[in-house]
Amino acid sequence: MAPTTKKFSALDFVPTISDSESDVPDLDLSDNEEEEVSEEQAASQAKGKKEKKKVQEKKRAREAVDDEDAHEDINDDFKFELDQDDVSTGFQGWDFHNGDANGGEDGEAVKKDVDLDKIIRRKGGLIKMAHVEDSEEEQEESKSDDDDDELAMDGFGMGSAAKNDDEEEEEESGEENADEDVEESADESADEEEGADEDTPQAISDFYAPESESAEAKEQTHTNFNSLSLSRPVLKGLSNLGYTKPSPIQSATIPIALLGKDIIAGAVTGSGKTAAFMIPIIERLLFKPAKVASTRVIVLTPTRELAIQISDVGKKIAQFVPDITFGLAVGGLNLRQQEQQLKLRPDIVIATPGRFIDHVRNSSSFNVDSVEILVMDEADRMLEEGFQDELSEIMQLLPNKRQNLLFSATMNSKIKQLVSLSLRKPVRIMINPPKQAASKLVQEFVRIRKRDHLKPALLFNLIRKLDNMGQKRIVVFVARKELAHRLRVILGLLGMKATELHGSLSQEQRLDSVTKFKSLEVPVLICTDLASRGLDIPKIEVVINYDMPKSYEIYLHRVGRTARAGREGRSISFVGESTQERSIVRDAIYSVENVNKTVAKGQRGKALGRNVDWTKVEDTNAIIEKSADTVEEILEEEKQEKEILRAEMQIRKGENMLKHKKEIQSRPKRTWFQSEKDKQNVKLLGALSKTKKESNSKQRKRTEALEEGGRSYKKTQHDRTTDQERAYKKQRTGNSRSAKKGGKKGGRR
Ligand SMILES: Nc1ncnc2c1ncn2[C@@H]1O[C@H](COP(=O)(O)OP(=O)(O)OP(=O)(O)O)[C@@H](O)[C@H]1O
Repeated sequence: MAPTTKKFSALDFVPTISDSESDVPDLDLSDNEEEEVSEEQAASQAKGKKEKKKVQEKKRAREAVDDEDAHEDINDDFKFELDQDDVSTGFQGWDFHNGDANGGEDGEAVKKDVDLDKIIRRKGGLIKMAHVEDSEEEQEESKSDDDDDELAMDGFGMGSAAKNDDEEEEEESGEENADEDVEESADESADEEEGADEDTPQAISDFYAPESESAEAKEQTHTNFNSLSLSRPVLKGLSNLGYTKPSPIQSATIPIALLGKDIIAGAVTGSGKTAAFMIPIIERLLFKPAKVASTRVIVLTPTRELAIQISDVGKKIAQFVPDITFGLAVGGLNLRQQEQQLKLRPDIVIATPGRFIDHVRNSSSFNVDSVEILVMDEADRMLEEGFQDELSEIMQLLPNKRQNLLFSATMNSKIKQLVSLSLRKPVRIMINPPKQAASKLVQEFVRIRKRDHLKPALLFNLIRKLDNMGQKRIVVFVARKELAHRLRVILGLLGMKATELHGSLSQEQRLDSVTKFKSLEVPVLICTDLASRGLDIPKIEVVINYDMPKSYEIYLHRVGRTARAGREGRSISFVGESTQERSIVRDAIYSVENVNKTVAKGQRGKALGRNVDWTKVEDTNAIIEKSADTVEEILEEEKQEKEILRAEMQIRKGENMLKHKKEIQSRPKRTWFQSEKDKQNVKLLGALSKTKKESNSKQRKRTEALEEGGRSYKKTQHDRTTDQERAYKKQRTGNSRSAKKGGKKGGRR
């Protein structure tokens, strides 16, 4: 029987304090048991009372256990201060209510998180925008780029023509970005060793499908989706989304993917890669319906936000296809709810690697034996960013016979990295020169020179100038999460609303930031590179690189958040004097010049040097400097409030542990692939394997499993058979129950 198609939205998975009891997944007690209890109650009053008490105890224990699990989803290590205090800010509150939507055990409200804006307001911020000369701002809309100078090929006289003088310059300014504590720096060293590590022609021809297939794919031009021979419901879904014409990457990849071939595809950001894999997947599921509910497609993606986004796009394309189901397996969202959902074996599961492994290992009824297609979105990032261990584990868990689709904006992974994915002669489809920004992007650069201390003031003045009314979405990229937080406070004190997005926020906080930003409730989003890839927030007008990224590739990902899908957009980068930063400017200018040679006038991008009135920036800086103490006070108050919340949480946790100790301890321990212990084991074993030959991956995992307390690292054939039997029985019980209730659903598709 097909699982019920339930339309989940991203927020369905966010653990909220108002989750009603009935929403709490049944952990220890099956529905059957509860029914039996009430029958016995009718038969014997005395026994009934006892059972009722037992049920209540179990329920209470279950709530406590859920609270434990909810806590697993919370980032406890969120620190803005670089001191030793282990202050949690990811704390979302413990769900100890007894049916009361917002109350604690005694009905009092459980405070979820510290309200930073409230503290800022208490200190006089977020009320009135700090005064800066307004005359120019008013003209800004009409005069657009008048402030800027067209940049010559050598940037700010940075000498792009003489690329070789880099080394000399490096000696002069090499210290400048040496010690930046950059969070989530994407492919930092991707290009460092190019050349030395280049794939040979022989390796390429051995690994990939013949070049003729790639060329043929790229020649495909489709003026509408009809010529791709798609089914009616899919066409209807696409037209509902407003997609009339396939983008080049869609034209090139959809026909090949429909043939069942493996693909490695690359195309610039915002070019429609998500639909390029979602369309053929949905077509395939539609035309080869499964007889029993089973998960047939896994989409792996590096971040939770991307997973949610992909799921939303997929659901929209499939909205007229009967019975296609989607599931999410991502970190940070409620584990139990995901487990319940995965039990139904959704056709398409979109997952982040760590949580995916966790579910396969620990959710007895989630099974991946029927997976036919594996998609890796942002594949190069996953291959480079420490996901290797997870990926090789996943490759072992998935059936060998499957179609593999790898997509990325900058697909520069080397064959030796790809080999582990057991691809079958993939067709390589690279659309557009990989190193160029969207054509309608205006890229502006501000040379900072020795004015680093003025950057917060410059940021404020720029945003005011670009968007006095708070009607444009502006994304600001910074190097460190602490800085994102501090800037939010500084802008808040100047009266400007901003929000943050980075790895230290809990999933709920991240979603909250994105939602507020999308709705323009808060028009400024300050983030780290966590958000530089893939996030498709419609209508981001401006991207500001407050700190330059470490490479041109990351720069492209960041500025790719604007000027998406043929729209216009602007990026403004604060450029320091380091060789690295200057070379990014050069690459950008060079690319604009090259692209402009090939595109029509109206489509051309620009690279401009932005003129700044530094006197006004100095004025704003004077205001910021005056409020320096207030910034510290706000951060301190926030820290203290967090400590109080944390202490309250510990007390509640302790009370519950005491009350329900037995039940909690009797639960089997979950295994987590990404636990620190795991990572240490992997490292340790890696080191061992260098000296000893014995450590193949199976032995490693066995050792890992032993250290985890004897729990198996991977399901054995016996486990799988038992799981299948259990799921089958459960399904039958479900079938007969729903049939009894007259709710039986018809056959699949
Ligand atoms: N055929 C199409 N017609 C019109 N709009 C489209 C089409 N395909 C995709 N889009 C829109 O283009 C935008 C970018 O698509 P998408 O996010 O899939 O790009 P991407 O290539 O995956 O970008 P990134 O590399 O940043 O992840 C989305 O808003 C999407 O709705």
